[in-house]
Amino acid sequence: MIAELKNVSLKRDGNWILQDLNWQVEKGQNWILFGLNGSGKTSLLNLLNAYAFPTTGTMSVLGMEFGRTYLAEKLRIQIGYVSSSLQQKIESSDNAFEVVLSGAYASIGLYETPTDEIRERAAQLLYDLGCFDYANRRYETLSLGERQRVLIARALMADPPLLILDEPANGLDFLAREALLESIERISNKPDAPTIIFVTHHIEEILPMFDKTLLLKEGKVFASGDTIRMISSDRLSEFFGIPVSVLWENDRPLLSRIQMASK
Ligand SMILES: Nc1ncnc2c1ncn2[C@@H]1O[C@H](COP(=O)(O)OP(=O)(O)OP(=O)(O)O)[C@@H](O)[C@H]1O
Repeated sequence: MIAELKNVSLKRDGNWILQDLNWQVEKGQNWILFGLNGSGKTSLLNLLNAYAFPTTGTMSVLGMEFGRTYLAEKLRIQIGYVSSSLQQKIESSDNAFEVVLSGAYASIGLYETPTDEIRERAAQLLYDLGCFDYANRRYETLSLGERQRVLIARALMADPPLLILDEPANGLDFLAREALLESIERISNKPDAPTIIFVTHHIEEILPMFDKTLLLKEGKVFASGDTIRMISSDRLSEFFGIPVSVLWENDRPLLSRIQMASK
């Protein structure tokens, strides 16, 4: 089991931000975490990363039960996490190769001399993520899409069993988004692939590899299960509260709003 949440709730400043969440993430599954702005996605990720603890309920991540042991540091080393806040913390004068290498030490800059084995792994990951051609370029000179792929390679350096991608395609144009998604698909096809949780509020980013989806609404699990059942016209019309249509084409969903006929 990768993660298990049982009746988990989270209270902040007197408000319930997450309520009664039940969620099981099993090894071999890849999940979409889908929710609108303010639905509690970031708060849920903070729980998974042990940056916050449930106010009520029980949870375990990678076999570590929250509350039993002080697990935060031990847990975070085993989770690859790519978010926009990480994006801002990277030393911009480091080149792409150095940024990836730093992932082996869970550090932001590079303070240790990497072994040949670590250098080889970094080079392989740059290749897998399609970043090899700009390995020597300074991070600050890379486009947003190139940066995201470098950060994913960095997150994979420690060989994490769980990779969390928090809205990785935000701000990317169509081609950059597709290049990023293709890289993610390539990682997932490897024999030692981590379980991936991909957070998004864009239906179009859902790749066939994401077999499971959790729909989060107003801090509660609206529904969760097989992606094909979650991302359907009926389910999403109910979720959004307006009539929408989902069209699956080439194993990818497209969302549009159904215009009501005017009288
Ligand atoms: N420390 C806090 N105190 C009070 N309210 C909070 C706190 N942190 C988050 N919230 C509220 O909880 C709700 C969920 O926030 P969260 O950031 O988890 O949502 P999100 O789904 O990640 O949103 P977005 O997609 O916009 O980033 C929001 O209404 C937010 O204002």
